Amino acid sequence: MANGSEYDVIVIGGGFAGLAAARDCALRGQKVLLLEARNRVGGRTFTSNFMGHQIELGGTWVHQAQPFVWSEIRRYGLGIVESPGVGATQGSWLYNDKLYQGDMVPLFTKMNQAFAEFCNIDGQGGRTIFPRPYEPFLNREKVNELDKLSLLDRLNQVKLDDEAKALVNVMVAQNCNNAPETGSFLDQLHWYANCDYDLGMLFDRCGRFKIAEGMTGLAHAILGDSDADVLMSTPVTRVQQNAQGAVVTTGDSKQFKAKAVICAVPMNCLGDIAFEPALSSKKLEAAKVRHTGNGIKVYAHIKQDIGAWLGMAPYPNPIILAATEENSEHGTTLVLFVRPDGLDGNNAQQVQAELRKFYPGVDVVKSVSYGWAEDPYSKGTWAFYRPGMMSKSQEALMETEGVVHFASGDSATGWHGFVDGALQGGVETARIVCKLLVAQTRA
Ligand SMILES: Cc1cc2nc3c(=O)[nH]c(=O)nc-3n(C[C@H](O)[C@H](O)[C@H](O)COP(=O)(O)OP(=O)(O)OC[C@H]3O[C@@H](n4cnc5c(N)ncnc54)[C@H](O)[C@@H]3O)c2cc1C
Repeated sequence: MANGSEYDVIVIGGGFAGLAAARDCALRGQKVLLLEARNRVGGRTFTSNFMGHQIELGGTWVHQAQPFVWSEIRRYGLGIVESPGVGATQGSWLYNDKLYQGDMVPLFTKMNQAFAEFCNIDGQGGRTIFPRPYEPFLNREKVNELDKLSLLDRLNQVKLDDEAKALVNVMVAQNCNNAPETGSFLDQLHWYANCDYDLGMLFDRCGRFKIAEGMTGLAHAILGDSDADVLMSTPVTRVQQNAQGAVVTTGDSKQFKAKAVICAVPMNCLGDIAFEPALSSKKLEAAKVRHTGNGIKVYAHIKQDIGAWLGMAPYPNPIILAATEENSEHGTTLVLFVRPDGLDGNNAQQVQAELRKFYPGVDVVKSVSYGWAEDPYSKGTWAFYRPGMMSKSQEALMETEGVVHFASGDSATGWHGFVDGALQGGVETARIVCKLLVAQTRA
């Protein structure tokens, strides 16, 4: 791609939002350039190999209740595999410095009831707040009113016994990927609405099905399905709008022109590109404050075959949730979700010390983790909103500014914080941009 080349659409960022946007614009006949900062596509998803097993360092689980991702899986004929941990009935519960090991079903029942009470902010199970989860602002008055509540505020409001509160703490600390005081109650309620107000479904939709070909397999399927030009290892540093459209400058000082730009970088990275004119103050504020997703996902291989198992402990325990991913005669591969700064996921000894609190005597052979929070092109894990962020920032993050449009899993109206949301953002923004470009050509 020669310096100065002209395009109809330039897409910045090759995560699922950018990939879907680039594909859909190209398939609608637009000349498209996709610029990706890293040397791979997929963004916050990254399929890898660990101890002979395929693993997902980032985004992993998908579900048929997530319409955008499921339709892509069917479109490209990809397969599904299941994680055994989510259906485990045996496990460990670490609470108040005591370890319970055994049948988890009574605890899950208690957790289900406690979580339903936690979400029952309106006396109707939370159902009046998000009557249609893909239209989160239908009940704007209530959304504005409740958005100040943190997860911890809400935990302090509800009448539950201490153990029930600790069980809810596990769920919310896991979902906001941080301390309960950092996350928004409303965002958690939105997850619950996406899961038909049932915690069992939340476990299922967020932890059971994986793509057999890996997230990277899906990313390559989408990438390969259009004739968009692609430049990898090419971070965008500047976007200048002018009367003809926009000039996009890359880290190696190349410039490309386009009638429209789709910016599909994470919300936490929006402030790293110099936009002229500057982005709205609401977008910049959200990028500065950042979403809460900042924890650590770790894969640990242990010598013992412990079957389908699930471990839980409330924040601030370093490991919040641990579950079996693979069993074999060579042992068990576990996936662990760790609070921010909880441990070094690449240090097997540290991981072993923490895991032995849940399962005394296990031997960790190897562990691996990816530093999403330190990576300059993600600056965090999945997007979970802080109190006030949904009412102040979600719509602002999606708002078009001149010829610059936005698409991201961080701000999609449906499953934001998920791959499904990223695909929704890409597909919907591509539709809007192509309609505008066609109208311009006809005018
Ligand atoms: C540990 C972890 C676990 C997760 N688990 C799940 C899960 O189980 N299920 C699920 O559905 N979701 C999960 N998610 C969330 C999901 O991965 C994300 O919501 C989704 O991938 C975001 O897609 P995106 O395209 O909006 O952003 P990204 O995937 O972040 O893509 C943005 C792209 O922009 C690029 N970029 C950034 N800055 C620039 C620049 N200046 N110039 C050019 N390119 C740039 C980045 O390199 C990246 O490729 C998880 C995420 C993490 C990190």
